[in-house]
Amino acid sequence: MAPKTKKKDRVGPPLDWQAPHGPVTGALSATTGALALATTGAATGMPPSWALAAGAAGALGHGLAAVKRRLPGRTIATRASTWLVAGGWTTWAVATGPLSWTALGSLATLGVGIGAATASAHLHEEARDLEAAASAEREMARQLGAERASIAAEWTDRVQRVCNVAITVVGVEQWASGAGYSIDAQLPPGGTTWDAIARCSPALSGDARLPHGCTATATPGIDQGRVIIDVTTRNVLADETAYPADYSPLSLLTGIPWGYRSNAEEILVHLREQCALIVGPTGSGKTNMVHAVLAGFARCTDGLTWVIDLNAGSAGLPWVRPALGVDGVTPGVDWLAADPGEAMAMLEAAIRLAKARKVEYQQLMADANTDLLPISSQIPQVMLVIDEGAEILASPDREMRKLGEKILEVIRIARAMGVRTVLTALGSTGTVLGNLMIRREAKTRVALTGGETEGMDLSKMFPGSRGLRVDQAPYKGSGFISTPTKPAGLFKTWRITPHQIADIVRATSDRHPTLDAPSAKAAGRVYAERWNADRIAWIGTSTPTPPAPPALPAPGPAGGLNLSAHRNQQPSAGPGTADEDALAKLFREQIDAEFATAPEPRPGPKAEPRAASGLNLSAHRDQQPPADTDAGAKDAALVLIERAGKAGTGASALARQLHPDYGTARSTVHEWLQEWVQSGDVIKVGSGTKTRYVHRSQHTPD
Ligand SMILES: Nc1ncnc2c1ncn2[C@@H]1O[C@H](COP(=O)(O)OP(=O)(O)OP(=O)(O)O)[C@@H](O)[C@H]1O
Repeated sequence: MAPKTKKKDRVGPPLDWQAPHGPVTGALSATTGALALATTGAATGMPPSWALAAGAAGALGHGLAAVKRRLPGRTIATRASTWLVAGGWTTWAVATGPLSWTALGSLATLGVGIGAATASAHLHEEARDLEAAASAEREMARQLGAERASIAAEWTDRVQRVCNVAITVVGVEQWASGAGYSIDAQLPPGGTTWDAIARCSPALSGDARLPHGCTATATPGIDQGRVIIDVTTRNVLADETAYPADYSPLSLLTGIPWGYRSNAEEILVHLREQCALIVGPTGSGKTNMVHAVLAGFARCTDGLTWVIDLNAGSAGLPWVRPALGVDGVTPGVDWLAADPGEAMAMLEAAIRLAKARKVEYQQLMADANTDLLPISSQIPQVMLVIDEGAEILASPDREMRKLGEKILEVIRIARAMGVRTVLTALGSTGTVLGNLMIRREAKTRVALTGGETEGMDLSKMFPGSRGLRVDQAPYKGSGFISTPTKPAGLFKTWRITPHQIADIVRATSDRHPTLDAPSAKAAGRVYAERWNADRIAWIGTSTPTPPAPPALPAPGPAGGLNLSAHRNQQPSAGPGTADEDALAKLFREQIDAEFATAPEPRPGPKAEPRAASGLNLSAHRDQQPPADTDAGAKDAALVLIERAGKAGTGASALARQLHPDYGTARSTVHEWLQEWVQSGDVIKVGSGTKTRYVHRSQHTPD
C-alpha cells in the first residue's frame, strides 16, 4: 500500500499554489526561480514570451488559490504581482542576457520589493483575522445581550402587570444547567419589598406560561431594595436522578449535600449547630430521603451516625447489612436502635456524652476561644437520626413520651457539644412544630410532598414563605427545603438504591471516625457493646440473611466487621453456644480493634461496675495488640472454659491445652482470665490451688 501512495504523491500538481511563504522565503523563491529560468532560457534560446506566459499563469494560479483560501485582497494582489513582476523580469532578462550587473541589480531590487510587499500583506492579513475574531465575539455578546435584554423587558412588564410593582432589571443570569434563569432587579423606591413579588409567584408563573412544575420564585436580593426572581423553564424535578457516584469525604463543617434545587444547583445542609426536620407522608420518598441523608453522614470524616428507627430499624438496616460477615467493611451507621429500650439507651448515652464533653473539653474550647466544641475526626459530632421521631414526640404512649422527653433533652443540651438531631415526621407537623424547642433548633426543614396534599401545611413548616404550593412538587422525592440562610424553595433529593448504599458503605468504611475516649467512656458499656451478637440478633431474624461467604475466616483480628453470628451456615466447632460465644467474642474483638470505640478501662472509683453479662470490649484495650495466634488462642481458651462446664477449669490446664497449637504461656492465660473475670464473662470460683474458672453461661450461683 505504501509505495502506491508515494507514487500517487509524485503525480500530484508540479506547482503548489498554496505553499506558504514568508516575506523572506517568498522573495528568495521568486528571485532565484526567475534567475534560474532566465539563465537557462538565454542559454537554450527560449523565446522570451514564454517567461511572460509562465509569469501570467503563475499570477493566475496563485491568485485563484488565495481566493479559495479567502485571503484578503491585499495578499492576493501581492502574490499575483510577484509572479507578474518575476515573469516580466525573466522575459526581459532572457532577451537581454541575465548575467549583466544591470539584470542582477534589478533582480536584487525586485527581491527586496517583493519581501517588503509580502511582509506588509502578512501584517494586514493578521490584523484582518484579529478583527474578524473580535467582531464575531461582539456579535455573540450582542446576541446574548439581546436575549437578556428581551428577558429583562418581558419580566419588567410582567411584574408591573401582575404584581403592580415597577422593577428595574439590573442583571439576567442564564443557568449553566439550561433549566432557567435568574433576574436581579431593583425594587421601586417607596418601601416595596421582595415579598410583594413572592406573593404573586403562581400568577407570574401562569402569566409566563411556564411548563408544569416550573416556577417563578422571588427571594431577597443583595440588599432590601433588590429582589432575585428565579424562573425555571425546564423542570429538572421531574427527572429521576441517582445519588452522585462521587463518594468523596465530607465534613459537617462544610455542609452535606441533600439534593438539588430546581435550577439543578446542589443544596448543602450545615448541621454543626442546627437540627433538621424532614416531613413526608407515606409514599412521598421519605425513606429514600433518609438514605440520602445517611449517605452524606457516612461520607463524613468528622461525624458518627446513630439511628433510631422503631419501625424494625429499617432506615438503618441497609447501612449495617453490607458489613455483615464481610472482612474490612464497617457499617455506614455507628449505632442502630430498633426498639424503645435500645433507643432509650442511645439517647441516655448521647446525654451522658454531651455532659462529659462539657467538662472534658473546657480547656480545648478555651484554647480555641470558642464556646462551640471544635468537632473533628478526633472529636466527631454525633448525628442522631430519628425516623418518625416527630411521631414519638407526639405519642400519648408512656414509653414513647419518655423517649420524646429524652429526644428534646438531647436537642436542648447538646448543640455546643456536637450532638445534633435529624427528625423525620410522617406529617403531623402541627404537633411537632407546636414544640418551641423543635421550632427554634430545627431550622433546616424539608417537606417532601410527592403530590400529597393531606396534612401538608407548608405555611407552618416554612413560616414567612409565600407562594409555596404542594402541586409544584408532585414527584416522589421532591418538595421544599429551607435552611437558616435560604428561604424555602423547591428541591428534589437523589434516588438512592440498596446497591448504591452497599457501595457507599464499602467506599466509606475506612473513613468513619472513632468516638473520642472521654465521650466513649461517658457513653459507656452500652455503647461499647452496641454490636454485640445478642444486641443485634434481631438483624439476623427480622431480615433475610445475606448470602453466606464460602468459608468462615480463621479466628484472628480480621480487617473489619465479621458479624459471623449472623451467618446461616456456621461450621460447628463444638457445642453450639460455645461456638457462638467464641464467634461473638471474636466479633467484638474485631469491632474493638476496628472502631476502638470502647472507653478506656479506668479501674478506680469512677469505673463502672461490671454486670455479669456480655464482654467488656475495653478490657482488651490495655493489652498489647494481639498477634493472630494470640487472638485465636484467646478465643479457643474461652471455648475451652465453656466446654469445661459447671466444674470450670484452671489456668495451668488451659495453658497445657493451648500450648501445642498456640504456644500460649500460663502467664498469658492467667492475664486473660483476670480480664474475663473483670468483664463478667468468666466467674472465678474458689481460691488458692482450688481456683476454677467457670464460663458465665455455665455458672449457676448456687
Ligand atoms: N428521589 C427520588 N427520585 C425518584 N424516585 C423516588 C425518589 N424517592 C422515592 N422515589 C420513588 O418512590 C418510591 C417510594 O419511596 P420511599 O419508600 O422512600 O417512600 P416513603 O415515603 O418512605 O414511603 P413508605 O412510607 O410507604 O415507605 C420509591 O420506591 C421510588 O420508586
